[in-house]
Amino acid sequence: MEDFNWRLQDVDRARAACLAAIEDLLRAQGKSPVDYGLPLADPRLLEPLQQDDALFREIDAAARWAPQVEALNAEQRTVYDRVMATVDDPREVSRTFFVDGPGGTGKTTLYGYLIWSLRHRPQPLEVLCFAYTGIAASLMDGGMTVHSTFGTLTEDSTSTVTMQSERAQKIRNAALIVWDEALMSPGLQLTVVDRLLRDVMVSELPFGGKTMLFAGDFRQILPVVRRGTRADIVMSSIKENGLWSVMERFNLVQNMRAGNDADFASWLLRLGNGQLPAVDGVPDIVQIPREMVCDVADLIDFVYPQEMSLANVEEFARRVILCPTNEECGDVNGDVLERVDGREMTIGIPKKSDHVLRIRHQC
Ligand SMILES: Nc1ncnc2c1ncn2[C@@H]1O[C@H](COP(=O)(O)OP(=O)(O)OP(=O)(O)O)[C@@H](O)[C@H]1O
Repeated sequence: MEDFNWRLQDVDRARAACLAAIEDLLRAQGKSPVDYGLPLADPRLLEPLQQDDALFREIDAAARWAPQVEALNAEQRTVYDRVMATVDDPREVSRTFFVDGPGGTGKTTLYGYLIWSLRHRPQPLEVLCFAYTGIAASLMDGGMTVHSTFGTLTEDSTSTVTMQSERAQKIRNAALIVWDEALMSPGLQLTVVDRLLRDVMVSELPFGGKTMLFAGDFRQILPVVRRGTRADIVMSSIKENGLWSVMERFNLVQNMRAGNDADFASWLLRLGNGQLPAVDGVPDIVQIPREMVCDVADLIDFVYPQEMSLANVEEFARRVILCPTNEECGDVNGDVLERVDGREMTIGIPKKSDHVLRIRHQC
């Protein structure tokens, strides 16, 4: 609540935003605030859906260089032109697009330019843009989720958006709907959103005839199916949904993030596409070229230079090393701690006999 208060500077709006955030979390678990005796947020006090949205901020940032349309590469430009043509031509029947691109191929930049272009027309057009709920949204610091845009999507395939609601009106007004991280969304969500858009738009065309731009990366995370097998996960993907067949698909392959390092970009692509040879025939185990591997001690030297001390603790508290496993995290933490001056203390964590917290005095 304090965060909302600080951000919105208004107790009533902060309370509404806080209740809406709690509702989103509960809905994601299939529960409702009512189940816990909580009131519902007053919708009149809620922020417009697009404001305060991290994904929008990211996209707006990506769009800063947008006025130079020629900056888009040929692959991005093909999608851009196709989507724009669809927005501008009401007779266009095929309005559902899917962009597959590994990380760094410029998907965010592409949406950024599309959104910027539509909003900066003499007659500005609206764009709705969201990502799958849960992990993706929580990483986006208040990002707009499928839930917050379309309401609760449940197993019985209905949406809580009513036809007269502000959300329904926003959907009607949108010239383009962008659905990022689409491959994390279960196929069911596609069905529910399709049905909702048909109802809202009073049209039997796919997604009610809205121009939809889905994007994602097959090399990243697929839907999470609790205790599901690999087959269950694949079956829950939007690719198994009948709507997949109506999507006009594009591939971005040029890695813009890897810049001029063509070898690295090509290696990443082959890795993501599962085209690298397996080591000793063991599936999913590949050899990483020696030159790409960094010694852990060198990495620690780089991130936490030797001269660090408690005097500049603020400075290195902002640095971080990501580790794939807790065990490696413990090893790296131990090595880093050795480099900090001061007497060490070890604190046991109740009920977790194998967990200890090691800190340095004054740290
Ligand atoms: N046409 C372009 N010209 C120059 N730089 C570009 C172009 N497209 C993208 N970039 C830059 O490449 C980097 C990666 O782009 P972007 O974040 O849009 O990729 P992405 O596919 O969304 O990646 P991820 O899936 O990891 O989020 C960014 O720094 C972006 O500014």
